[in-house]
Parts: sequence; C-alpha cells; structure tokens
Amino acid sequence: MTELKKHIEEIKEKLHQWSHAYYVLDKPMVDDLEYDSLLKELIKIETQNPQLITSDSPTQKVGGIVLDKFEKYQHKTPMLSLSNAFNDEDLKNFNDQIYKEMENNNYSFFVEPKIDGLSISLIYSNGILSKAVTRGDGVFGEDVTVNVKTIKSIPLKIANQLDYCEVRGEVFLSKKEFDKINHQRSLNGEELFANPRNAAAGTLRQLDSNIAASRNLDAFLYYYMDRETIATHSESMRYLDSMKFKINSLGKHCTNIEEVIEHIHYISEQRSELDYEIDGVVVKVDEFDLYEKVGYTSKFPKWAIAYKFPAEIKTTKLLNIFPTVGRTGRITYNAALEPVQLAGTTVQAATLHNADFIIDRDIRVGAVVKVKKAGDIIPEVIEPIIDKDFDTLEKFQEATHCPECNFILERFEDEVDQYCPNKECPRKIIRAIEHFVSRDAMNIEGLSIKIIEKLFANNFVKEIKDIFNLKNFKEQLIQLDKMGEKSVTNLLEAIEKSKLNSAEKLFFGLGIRHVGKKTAQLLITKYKNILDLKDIDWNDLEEIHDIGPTVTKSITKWFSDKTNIEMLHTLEEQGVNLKYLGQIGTKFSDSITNKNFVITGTLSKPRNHFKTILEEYGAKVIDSVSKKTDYLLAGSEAGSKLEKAQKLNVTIIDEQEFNNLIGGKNEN
Ligand SMILES: NC(=O)c1ccc[n+]([C@@H]2O[C@H](COP(=O)([O-])OP(=O)(O)OC[C@H]3O[C@@H](n4cnc5c(N)ncnc54)[C@H](O)[C@@H]3O)[C@@H](O)[C@H]2O)c1
Ligand SMILES: [Zn+2]
Repeated sequence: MTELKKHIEEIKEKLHQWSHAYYVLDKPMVDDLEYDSLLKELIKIETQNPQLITSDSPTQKVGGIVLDKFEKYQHKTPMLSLSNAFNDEDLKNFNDQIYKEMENNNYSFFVEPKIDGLSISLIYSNGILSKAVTRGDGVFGEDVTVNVKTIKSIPLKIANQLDYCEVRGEVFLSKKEFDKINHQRSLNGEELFANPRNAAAGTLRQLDSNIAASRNLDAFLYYYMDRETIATHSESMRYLDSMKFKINSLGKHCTNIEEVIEHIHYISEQRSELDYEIDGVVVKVDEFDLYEKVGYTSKFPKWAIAYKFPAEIKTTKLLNIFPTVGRTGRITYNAALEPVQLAGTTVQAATLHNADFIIDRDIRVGAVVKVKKAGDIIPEVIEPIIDKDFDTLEKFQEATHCPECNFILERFEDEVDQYCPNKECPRKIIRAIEHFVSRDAMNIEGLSIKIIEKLFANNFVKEIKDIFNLKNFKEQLIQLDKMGEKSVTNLLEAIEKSKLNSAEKLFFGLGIRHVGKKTAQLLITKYKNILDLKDIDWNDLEEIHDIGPTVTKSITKWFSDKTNIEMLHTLEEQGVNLKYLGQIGTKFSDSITNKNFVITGTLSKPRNHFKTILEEYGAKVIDSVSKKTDYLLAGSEAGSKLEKAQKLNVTIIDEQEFNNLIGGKNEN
C-alpha cells in the first residue's frame, strides 16, 4: 500500500469509528468540528486523487446505520444528507454552481433554520399516518412508527387523501426537555447525552414507546415529497401548514444570495432566544422543477446546502478547579463555572484536561475565562481574560495527591497526565467496574454507576470477582435503598448471562491499558483463551497489524502481576467463560464484523471464496435468509433467496458492492 493510501485508510477508519459512536450509539467520541475537519481533509485528498475513492468512503454515503432492533424500510426516494458551508464564500460558490447549471432559468431560494434533531419520513395513506421511518443509511431506514405516534405535534390524520403522501422533517427535543432529560440522567448516574440531536435519536430508537412518550419529542416538517402538484418549496410549506403540520416560522423566501446571507445573519441572531437548538441554516432552491436539472450526488442534493454556525464562545467566571480520577487512575482537571448559556444549554462545568493545559494557558481560579462548545460533548475552557484583577489571583498549582485516596500522584514517562498509583483507590475501582460491565465489555445491564457506588459503599462489591457472588446476597440486596425485588432479579440474571460471553468481551472489560475493543477481538480470536495470552511470544504478533510494542508491553505487565492471574482463575471457578466462542475473525470492519450474510446465485468465484473472506472479518455466513440477515450477496440467476430478501428488506449487494464493502481488498 502506498503511503497516501495508508493515510486515507487511517482517516476512513477514524471517521467510521466516530460515525458509529455518533449514529449508532448516539454517543459521539469527538465534537462535530473535529469530525467535520477530518472529513474535509479526506474530501480534499480524494478530490486530488479520485482514483482512490472507494464506495465505502464516508464522503460517498449518508452517515447513518440501520439497527437490527427495528424493521428495515426502504425509502421510496433516498433520504440524503446536506453538503456544508462554513462561511459566505462557500455560500457564494454554491450559488455560482447553480447559476452555471441554470442557463436562462430564473431561480430563488428558501432559507430556514437547520434543526438539531434527526430526520424522519412520514407516510400517510388515505389521510392516515401509516409509517414513520428514520433516515438510516439513506436507502434503508428504521420503522419507528410506534414512537413517532407519541409525538403530539405530528397529526395522525390529515386532509390529504392520496393513497401515498410523504412528508419529511426533523424530530427534535426542546432545550428545556433536553436539560430535563440530562438532569434526570445525571441523578440516575447515567451518561449524559452530548446534544439534543443525540438525545432525540436515542429516544426515537427506544424499543419501549413509553419512554418516547414520556420525553415530549417534537417535530418540524420541511419537505413535501409530491412535487407534481406544487411548484415551489415556499408553496409546499404553506400547504403543509394548512395540513396542520408544524412549520418553522423563521423560513423565508429570498430572491438572491445576498438576501440569503442577510437572512442567515438574522436567524443566527435569533438562535439563543429559540426554545429549540439549531446548528445552522439550510438554503434550498425554491423552484421544484429545477431540482432534477441541478441534480444530486450519492450523498446530497446539489440544490441545497447547510450553513453551519461556528463554535459558540462565551465568557464566564471560573469558580473552582478540581481534579477527578478515572478508571486507569488518570487525573482529569475540571472547571466549575458560573452558569452560562452556551450552544443552547446551561453550562456550569467544563474540562481543563490536565495540569499542563492549565499551566500553559495560565488559567486561574476566580478569573473570567472563555468557554467553547461546538454543538459538542463537554465544553472546554479556552483561556483566561487578562483583566485588571487577573494579577491578584493565585497561580494554579497542580495536585500532588489523589483527590479520592490521598496517594501521591505519579507521571508516566513521556505522558502529560498524572496518575493515582493506588490499586485500592475506591474511585478507580468503581470506574473499573463500570467499564467491566459496560456494553462492549461484559454487557451487564442494571449496574449503573450509582448502583455500583451503592454496592461498593455497602461492601457487596469491592472488586470484579465480587459481582459474581452477588447471587448469594439476594435478600440483602433487595433491602438496599431503592433496589427492589424486580431489579435485583433482573440484575442477577444479567450477571449469570454475562458469564457465557465469548472471551473477547471479558478481555476488553479487564481494562488493561491500551487494550481497546478491537485489540481484544484480534487477540482472543487468535489465541482462543485469555489465560494463553500469559505465555505467548509477542514477537509472533507482527502479523496482526495494529498491535505494537506499547500494547504488548502493557499486556505483559498486566499478566506479570500474580493477583491478576489469580483473579482470572477465580472468575473461571465462578463459571465465567475465558474462551473464544467463535465468529470473530482476524480483521475488523464496522460494516462486516458480526454481521450475518447469505450468499446466493452464480458469482465469479466459488461461494467458499467469499465465505472465507467474510469469516476473516468475523461475519457469519448462513444458509437461509431471515429478518436477522444483514446482507444478501447475490450473483446472477439468484432465485428464492433473493425474493425473500427483497420481501424482508434485507440489503442486497452484488459482487462489485461486496468488493467495495471490503474496501477493494478482493481485487486479486
Ligand atoms: N461528532 C461526531 O463524531 C460526528 C460523527 C458523524 C457525524 N457528525 C456530524 O453530523 C453531521 C453530519 O450529519 P448528517 O449527514 O445528518 O448531515 P447534517 O446534519 O449536516 O445535515 C443534514 C440533515 O440536516 C437535517 N435538517 C435539519 N433541518 C433541516 C431543514 N430545515 N431542511 C433540511 N434538512 C434539515 C436533516 O435531518 C438532514 O438529514 C455533521 O455535522 C457532523 O459533524 C458528527
Ligand atoms: Zn486514588
């Protein structure tokens, strides 16, 4: 592989991982700006090297994914994303492009807020709401009708009596609802939603529609898909309004790009006053008959663009700086702030990362500081304002002792972070257990951080192995404040079930430094038993790429600690499985690993060839098509399996698409 190709692969891998966290887990790993700028870099490289574009590139397809939890539904017209503009120049370029396509046609624009929610397609048959579907990957969406029916502002019946009437828009949560949900989640010790969009997505994709109903989702509609009977977007908005759909009142028809820019300024001035979050402004060509002329890419229409607001920055007073300790013992410094309205929510805490970050910027308690939030995860303190009082404030001193156990903090060579080295540090143990039971690790439902703290404080769980002894204390647990019989029974069942996990989940859950989910999968597939990793010759490992000396050193160190080996033996005695149970291959891809494939029809090579490749990626190849099938790889003369897959809305791919899916790695 050439250097450039490798670089592209690395970028794609990162973007795939971030998209997965964002769209599937509703839990972004980085803020939107970071995602967007890496995507921009990829676009730039691909534009200069079009021969390196693969169809699995994040530049080529709409970002979402379809979860198995819901019925798949194929959109009649794909639901696309929007290309982005970040400044006036981008908007003018957008206009120039359209102007070129238009020849002598007159055109105008419609400008409306970009609602920070997730798109929804509503299908009415003879006036009755019959289906509500998420965007998904743009081609297939998830049928979330039951949840959408709980949204009060979406009419279940409309006056339009067509047998097929499709309306699209955005499901969102008001700022107030969003704050309320996060407040409740923080009380429950659950992780907070990063922004209203993730919260809305997480709510709409709940299997329990009572949860959706309790959360007061709302919806603005902004596309009427029947473009035969109505001529312009502005007219369609009036029509939707007359059908009693909720239409955004800031939408405006603009005759030229200057007017567009002016209205964007107006909307951005209104932003903080709105009771819902917007992350930009959408500009659409108003005349429907020009849409086909201007055209589409596979990812977005060329007749519309999303102008994204820059990150919002505010100033507020820094009330306090306090360190906290995480699962690995790493110390993070946090800021307590005077509450300030920022990007739609009230912010009173922000991250300061590590001591060096604070010292480099000379951030001091009592100072007025700039705070940034880019529609993103945790707000960040940027720098202090040097005003007349600044000099009177005390300089920051880094912590010398762990805030939880008072041990003297340490630093690893070449690392900026400080660590608490105490193996018995209570906060480290609690966080380690939180990681151990998390979804990608042992996946034990019912052990929220609040419950773990409670079990820890009452001496039920002092280390990992204690989790598997909880069944001996059922009565005592039921008596514990607020636990109750049902939740204890469920918890104990979840614990028993987790013992049967394939070992890569346990291995990841152990929280060994530098051992992520992917590394855990690769190693366990190869070595089959966690205990065998103790004696391997790491020089053998070169063939598994991505596992370098840092990782192997860290694993060796972990196994050299006798107490860790003893713990593994105890877990085994308790019935926890330490072995690989199959399915995960030596390669990893978000779109293939753990997916179910069926192969049918005549292909250019025997079926086994494709099967072997898929199994290397840890996909399962099965014989018959069912609802659980993720992909049907269909060659020519495919018969009943193809029909069944079509009926069940299974994604059907041909050999070309298969090659794209594995990133062109099958070219030989
Ligand atoms: N932080 C991360 O890790 C991460 C990962 C992936 C994507 N993202 C973010 O997600 C965004 C990309 O997501 P996307 O593909 O959904 O595109 P997008 O959000 O940039 O724009 C398209 C969407 O805008 C919505 N929309 C809101 N108001 C609208 C209106 N009035 N008219 C038309 N559409 C309207 C629609 O749902 C549409 O699908 C980027 O901003 C990116 O930063 C972030
Ligand atoms: Zn400590």
